[in-house]
Amino acid sequence: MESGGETVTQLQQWSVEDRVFRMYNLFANIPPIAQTTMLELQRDEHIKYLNEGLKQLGPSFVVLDSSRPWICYWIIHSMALLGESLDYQLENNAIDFLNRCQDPNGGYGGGPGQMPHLATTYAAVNSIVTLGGQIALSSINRDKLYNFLLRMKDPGGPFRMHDAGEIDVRACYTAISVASLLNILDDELVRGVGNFILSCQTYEGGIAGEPGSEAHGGYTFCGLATMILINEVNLLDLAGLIDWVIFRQGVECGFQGRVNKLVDGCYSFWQGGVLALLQRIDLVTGECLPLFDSGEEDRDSPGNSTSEGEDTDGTSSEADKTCHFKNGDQQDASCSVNYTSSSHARSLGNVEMEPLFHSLALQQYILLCSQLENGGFRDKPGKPRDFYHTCYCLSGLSVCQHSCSKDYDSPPVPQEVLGPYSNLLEPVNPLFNIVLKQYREAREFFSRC
Ligand SMILES: CC(C)=CCC/C(C)=C/CC/C(C)=C/COP(=O)(O)OP(=O)(O)O
Ligand SMILES: [Zn+2]
Repeated sequence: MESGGETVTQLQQWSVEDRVFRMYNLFANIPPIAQTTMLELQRDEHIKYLNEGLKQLGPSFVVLDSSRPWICYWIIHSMALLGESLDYQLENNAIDFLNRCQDPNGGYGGGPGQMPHLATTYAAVNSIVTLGGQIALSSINRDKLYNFLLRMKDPGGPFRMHDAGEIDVRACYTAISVASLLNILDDELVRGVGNFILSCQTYEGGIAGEPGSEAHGGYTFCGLATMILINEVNLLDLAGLIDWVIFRQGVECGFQGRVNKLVDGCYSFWQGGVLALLQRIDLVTGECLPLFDSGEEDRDSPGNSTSEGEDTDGTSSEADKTCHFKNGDQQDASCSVNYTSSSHARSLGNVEMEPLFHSLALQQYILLCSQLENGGFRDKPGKPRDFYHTCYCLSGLSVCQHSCSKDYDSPPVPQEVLGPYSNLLEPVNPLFNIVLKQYREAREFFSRC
């Protein structure tokens, strides 16, 4: 196989720095596309499509019956990304419906009366947080949910998706994400999770669902986000991970989920989200870039102006630098990254705050290939639209638009947003894939519980 003249063997001899620049050149050769009108986000059409979906979520809704909290999340989160609030009645219906999915012993099932499952628990909690407000947030029984998480924990450390269910990286992510968001994460929940995820990082550099399987974008997102949330990202081979993920962006401009598979709009978030997270670890200084919280709080967090790896005179010790992902008042997820063993640390220095991927090319794939003119998004041309792809294409688009912003509170410069600036979406906290404003409200609310 050739890639713009170089053989794969030649490419493999290049440093990560060379390869990142090579990728930029590859995409630079793509002719500038399309008039701005073709690159317009069809906001009104998307909102219409999503509202229709939400109305169908009533009691007679039987399609994907065991995934109804997911459908709620995909629709509600998409609306939030578009900056659109829900109709009052629809919002109340959603809160009521999700409450009926809550199991008396904790966790959420796919529908009322169904057994609790970690995936639908994650979807329900993310939906409730996105809906926001006292009624929605206080509807979550955190004590029971904590017991459910403990019940899902395997004695070895990782989590099962449901009682007697499969153990995998998804289960670890959904459990840790929910616990972190609700401010119930403790040492017992964290115990053994990092080692399990480490055992899932493959020789390719990406992360698989379980030990011995193939690296995949969905699991790589789950694995990386979990490692950050539990302060153990330093255990991963970050050089290998970056190397794997940057080469998942194809000449079609979208991302593939794994080697030798077709690109698909939903990986705009799974792979784009991985890059957005990696982007926030400053591989040169080891200090934390302003992350997903307000500037004021970030300045106060130990990972910034005075990190633990920084001496009082402002110099930093080389061996053990610390970055902090501040996720909640009581959960300041920090990670010590040993940069001396990270061969790519210096070579990435000159792409600081440049995205590690071609953001405009990805936006182009999302807007031209995944977007439908009459609303909704799809995997690729020829496929039908659905709420899952609508959610993750919009999430990926948001990640692209904000990927260069050092501070998510300042709007990106127009050059970072492909098409008209009115395409701009709300920024998300990529660790949870929740719109930043709603994430902050929940963090504040649960810090008082
Ligand atoms: C939070 C949470 C529950 C996250 C789930 C993450 C996720 C999307 C995992 C992907 C699972 C997987 C192996 C899909 C392959 O499907 P495929 O073979 O149809 O697709 P492919 O050809 O693109 O690999
Ligand atoms: Zn897909």
